[in-house]
Amino acid sequence: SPFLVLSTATHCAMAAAEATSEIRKQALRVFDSEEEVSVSLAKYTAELSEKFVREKRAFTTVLSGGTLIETLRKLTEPPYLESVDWAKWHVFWVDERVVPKDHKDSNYKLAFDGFLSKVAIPSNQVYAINDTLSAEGAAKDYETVLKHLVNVGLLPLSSVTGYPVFDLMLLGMGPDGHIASLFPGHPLLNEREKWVTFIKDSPKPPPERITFTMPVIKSSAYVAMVVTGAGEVHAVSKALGSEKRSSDLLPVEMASLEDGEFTWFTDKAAVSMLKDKASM
Ligand SMILES: O=C1O[C@H](COP(=O)(O)O)[C@@H](O)[C@H](O)[C@H]1O
Repeated sequence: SPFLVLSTATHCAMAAAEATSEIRKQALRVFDSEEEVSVSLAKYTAELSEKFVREKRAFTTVLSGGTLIETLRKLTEPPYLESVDWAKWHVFWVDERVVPKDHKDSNYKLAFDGFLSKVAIPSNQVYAINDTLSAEGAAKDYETVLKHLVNVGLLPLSSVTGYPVFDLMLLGMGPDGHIASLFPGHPLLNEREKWVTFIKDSPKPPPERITFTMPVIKSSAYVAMVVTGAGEVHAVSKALGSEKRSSDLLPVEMASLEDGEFTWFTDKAAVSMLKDKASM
């Protein structure tokens, strides 16, 4: 089975998911409830922040939109509110809807209301998209910002892939297995040149968005894939189950990391269709 249980700790199992011809190790953490996921995710993020700040005086974090932001809530509470070195954080978006920043569909607004407004990250280290531009213009502009941050030494380029390396991507997944704004079967999944691209026909509204490309996601140092509740059971089951067909991989299955650590943070509801769950 491509889903190999290496450890049987109460709520945490290590798995090796075979997403391509090579075996990519992924960790699967299963908690009783979304509340427990939130507690564990906060600890994990705070520990990575401490590690990277100690090593390089900065922590580059990428957010998605969706339910992730609510699950991040414990990070905005004690002890992390005081103990995390927020001044060293640099915050990016893995995808953004092309709407004004105060629009109800904006991933920036979602993150600002639920997370960023509660912690002391300097505003010039929060990299929102330019919401005055078209989808194409905003994607080009965001890539230019990333290239500038490579030039000034904040973002390293991967020696393996040549793409920028972010310290931690905090990602959610849709019921169809989409991550960022990379949807199943969409040609954008094949983009290999750009770091940031745009979509004008997103199957999930709103239709116009910008998104990191798959090679950038795959170049991350750490990814936390946060999936709670029963809404995504089919995609979780396909991504982590033992039957693998490389011909119809979901976007989440294509995101195995080139040289990083990929951890699923799930609750029992999210893995309830996983056939292998009995062995966890
Ligand atoms: O549209 C989006 O959807 C995904 C998944 O959202 P969720 O509400 O199902 O958790 C999200 O990760 C992405 O950033 C967002 O733009």
